[in-house]
Amino acid sequence: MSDTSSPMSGDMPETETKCGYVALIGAPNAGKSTLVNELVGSKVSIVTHKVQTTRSLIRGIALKDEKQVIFVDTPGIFAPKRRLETAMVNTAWGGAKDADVIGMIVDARKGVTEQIEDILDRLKDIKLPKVLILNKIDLVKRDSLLALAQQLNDRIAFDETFMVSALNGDRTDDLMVYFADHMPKGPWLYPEDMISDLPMRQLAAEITREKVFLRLHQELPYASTVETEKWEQKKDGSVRIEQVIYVERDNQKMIVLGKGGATIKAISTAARKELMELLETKVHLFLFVKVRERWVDDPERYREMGIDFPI
Ligand SMILES: Nc1nc2c(ncn2[C@@H]2O[C@H](COP(=O)(O)OP(=O)(O)OP(=O)(O)O)[C@@H](O)[C@H]2O)c(=O)[nH]1
Repeated sequence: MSDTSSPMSGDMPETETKCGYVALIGAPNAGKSTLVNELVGSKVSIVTHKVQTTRSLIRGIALKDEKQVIFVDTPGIFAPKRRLETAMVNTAWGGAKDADVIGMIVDARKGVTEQIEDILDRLKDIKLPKVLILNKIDLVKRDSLLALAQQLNDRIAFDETFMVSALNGDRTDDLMVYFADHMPKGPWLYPEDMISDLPMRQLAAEITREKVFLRLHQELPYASTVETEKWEQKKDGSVRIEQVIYVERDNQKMIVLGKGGATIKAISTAARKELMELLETKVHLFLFVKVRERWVDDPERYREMGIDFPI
């Protein structure tokens, strides 16, 4: 994977290639990140069992024959309470409106929840091709799947309905073919081997943030953010990465550090292991925990996460 974030225009004749954007919209935990990872064939977006972990607009880029599909992996759409949450929701819908196709992903086991109702209401006004993706079919009986598909199609005339298991890769090929075929004609916007335009620094921060998320509970993960401050390629091929985990208060810092530094050590070990797999080289990871009060109200932090600051 490349460390550059600048798109390029390909040299291929325009008529032969296609390229466009697919926005995946869904309630938190519906499986958007898992699906993007499955379609792209690599881990580009963090996946956890907790909700609302996806803050940035992270794109996965997939190639199907001569067609390039750029996925906008939107933050989970839910009722916003805090300022950061409002920004996440607005960013998600902004991404959807700029896309060529919208994929509404629904956790088939949960069915039509209040959140799904909200999404349907907002989707109605968007005049773009829409497909319904019923996910997690490995957990649901066929009869209830068909009933759910009918119920949702009664509300919105989806152009197509797919039933998939993002986790097992079941039926995801058909979905990929559909997306690829429905991209507009044009040159590829990214080089062939690029699977994400998220700069490596940010991707590395996402990985550590995922580990913070997995190890800490309750409010804390939502009050923390991770930034990569230094990225140094060593002569021996290894990489030295310095990251800061920002929290809002001193007592949160103590929690992240843990007794005798046990928690931060565990976070660091897990993040380093995954970074080594991703970069295919030795990684020296240095984590620091800093208190930055009210980082949630600081426009700069939003820019780094790739979302618009709410005015
Ligand atoms: N059984 C099963 N589990 C799945 C499937 N797809 C996703 N999951 C699980 O559902 C959980 C949520 O998946 P994510 O991909 O993080 O969901 P998301 O929609 O990106 O979540 P947010 O980041 O909160 O918006 C994870 O534990 C996944 O492993 C599936 O097809 N079958």
